[in-house]
Amino acid sequence: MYTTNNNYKEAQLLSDRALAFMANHDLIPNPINYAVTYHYVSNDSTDLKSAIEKKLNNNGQIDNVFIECLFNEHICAAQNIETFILSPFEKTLTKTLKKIDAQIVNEKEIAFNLRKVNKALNQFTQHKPLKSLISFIINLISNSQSQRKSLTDELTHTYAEVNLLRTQLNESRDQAAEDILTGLLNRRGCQSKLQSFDLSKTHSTIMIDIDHFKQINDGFGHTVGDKVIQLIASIIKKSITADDIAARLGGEEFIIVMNNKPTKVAELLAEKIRASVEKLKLLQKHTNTYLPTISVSLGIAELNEKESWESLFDKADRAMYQAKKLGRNRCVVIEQSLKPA
Ligand SMILES: Nc1nc2c(ncn2[C@@H]2O[C@H](COP(=O)(O)OP(=O)(O)OP(=O)(O)O)[C@@H](O)[C@H]2O)c(=O)[nH]1
Repeated sequence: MYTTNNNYKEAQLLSDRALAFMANHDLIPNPINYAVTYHYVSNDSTDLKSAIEKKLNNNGQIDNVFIECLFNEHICAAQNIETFILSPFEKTLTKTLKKIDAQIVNEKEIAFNLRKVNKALNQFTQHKPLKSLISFIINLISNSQSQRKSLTDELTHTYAEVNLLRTQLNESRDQAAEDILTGLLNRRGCQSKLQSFDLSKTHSTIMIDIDHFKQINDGFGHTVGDKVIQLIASIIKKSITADDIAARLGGEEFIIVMNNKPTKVAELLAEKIRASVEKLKLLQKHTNTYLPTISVSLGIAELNEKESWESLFDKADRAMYQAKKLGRNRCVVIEQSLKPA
């Protein structure tokens, strides 16, 4: 939990440390970078601290995107609403509902016993005033029971509203990580998901770029271009496992990061995607004309020990451009493209 530091000297020291950390890592001194770095040097969030240290231990690059992911995950409003408002409120509601339930059970028992006494008193006419008193109390209890019932109903309804709020919060967090056109992750979502990858394992990546996409846009219009992007995204989505990540990096470029899989496996998947795209037959309905064969160029690379994600993506990007140079509609693995001729 984050605390506010009211000691001026101590806060000044932390602020200096935060600025030094930002300077060391070439981070722009903007509010997001400052907030994350300040919390890091203050040691007030173990999760945030261990995420940064894990990255540093793996020689990873502390860049603006990484910091923004940490900000969204550990500091931003959505997270705070969950941690400081929704969860405590839900706990209080649960406790209150339990207390009301216990009282209802208690009242039921009292009413049951009073009815028994009332019945027993039936035999004794001289206890008429006592009997009416008991009936009066039974009525009171029954009224209070129905009042409590409506209170329980209201609280249960509030409980459902809290859950709805939580779902909406999660959805808005997911939307910030999602590419609207394709439903794949966007660049930020990809960076965020990568945090969960175990860097002691082998991971590989495939960079995918649609060939001559400008011609599709120019010849058939932007809407058709968008449709092509969506179709290729759905081929990619269907090809990967739940452990892997697929993202649209922008325009007509996609990336797949394969968790705990070497290039050999990535190569097979890349070829499968390439062949599926090549098979697409797209008819433009209102002109009744088929689009020319669509193809993609794919670059494949594997993460070396102590290598950063950025460097891996660079390698895959270079392999993809190699595939373009070699005539497009093909897959290139980076090791091959780097071998001396
Ligand atoms: N429909 C559509 N087009 C986009 C989108 N984003 C970028 N583009 C277009 O994608 C095209 C990319 O063209 P280029 O970078 O020249 O590449 P290319 O024509 O695919 O050629 P190569 O990559 O060399 O095979 C441009 O015409 C962009 O306007 C998008 O979201 N939707």
